[in-house]
Amino acid sequence: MTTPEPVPAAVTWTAHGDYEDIRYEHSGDGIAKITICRPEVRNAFRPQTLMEVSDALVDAREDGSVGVIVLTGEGPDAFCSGGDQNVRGDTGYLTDPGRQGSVGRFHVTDLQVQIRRLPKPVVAMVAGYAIGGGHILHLVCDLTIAADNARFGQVGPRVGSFDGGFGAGLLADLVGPKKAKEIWFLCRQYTADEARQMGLVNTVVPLADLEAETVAWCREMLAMSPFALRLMKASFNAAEDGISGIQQLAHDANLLFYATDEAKEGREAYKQKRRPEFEKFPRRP
Ligand SMILES: CC(C)(COP(=O)(O)OP(=O)(O)OC[C@H]1O[C@@H](n2cnc3c(N)ncnc32)[C@H](O)[C@@H]1OP(=O)(O)O)[C@@H](O)C(=O)NCCC(=O)NCCSC(=O)CCC(=O)c1ccccc1C(=O)O
Repeated sequence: MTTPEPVPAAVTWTAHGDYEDIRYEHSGDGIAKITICRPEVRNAFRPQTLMEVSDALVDAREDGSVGVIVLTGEGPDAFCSGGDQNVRGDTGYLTDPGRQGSVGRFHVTDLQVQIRRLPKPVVAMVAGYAIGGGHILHLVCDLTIAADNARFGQVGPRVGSFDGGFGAGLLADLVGPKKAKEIWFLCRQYTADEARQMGLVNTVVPLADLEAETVAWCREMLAMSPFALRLMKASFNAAEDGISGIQQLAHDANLLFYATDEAKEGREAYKQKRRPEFEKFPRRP
């Protein structure tokens, strides 16, 4: 077996869409990159940020030229510091904090599921802090490439919040229940190397090499069968997401079944108003 040739990692990103809180770009060779651009608050997300990330993810999903998506934060100081505490109301995060009676919610709930449901690999590219809800965002990504200045941790119990969903279950799967409880109960910060040792990140590289390394990993995945990657992602999720994970995997199987002569016979017989001739297909042992 031959090892793959090292690929040049230089990318000229092309801007897509028109957003306020994020930058959405394409590499031209199959990578879409979404950057949270609120460095003045360590890339904390407000509802608008999450709605824009969600919109870009829909575009990247629908665009057949995109095979892998990178989620990152602007600048070297932070991937994301979680929910923007300036727009945190008593009812959740507010889209219009100035408006009397504005009712909030957790927009991040659907975004976490959207990242896991997206049938293409999503890679977190982490420089600086991945804290609170920002830490959960990297957790729900399929892979994490970290810079050597990255810092990971939860802060919920310190600031009156918690994530008992993926923030508990997925974290415990990755690092073990005792370590996951330590992370939540003590709210410490962990270095990139500590995070790698506990299985939270895939690799750690010097900050200057972060994007090149991430692009190299993406290009390795782009050389693989997209449907095999899709099925593997769905298979990992099926174990964790119960019936909704099985639903994704089953519907992916149905996508493949649609291309068979057996399924096509059912469709054509219906359209031709005749009895389907399924007897010509084997009853597989
Ligand atoms: C991230 C820090 C550790 C970085 O520290 P440092 O480098 O020293 O920078 P600072 O001087 O502290 O910060 C610079 C500047 O940014 C402001 N800022 C930083 N983080 C936030 C934030 N999250 N919201 C608002 N503003 C922020 C900071 O105030 C400074 O502003 P100045 O005007 O210059 O003073 C450190 O900054 C830090 O600890 N930040 C707070 C982290 C935090 O509390 N995050 C929120 C946790 S709760 C959460 O994320 C909930 C998310 C959610 O929606 C949710 C809901 C329901 C279920 C699950 C979730 C979920 O977890 O996703």
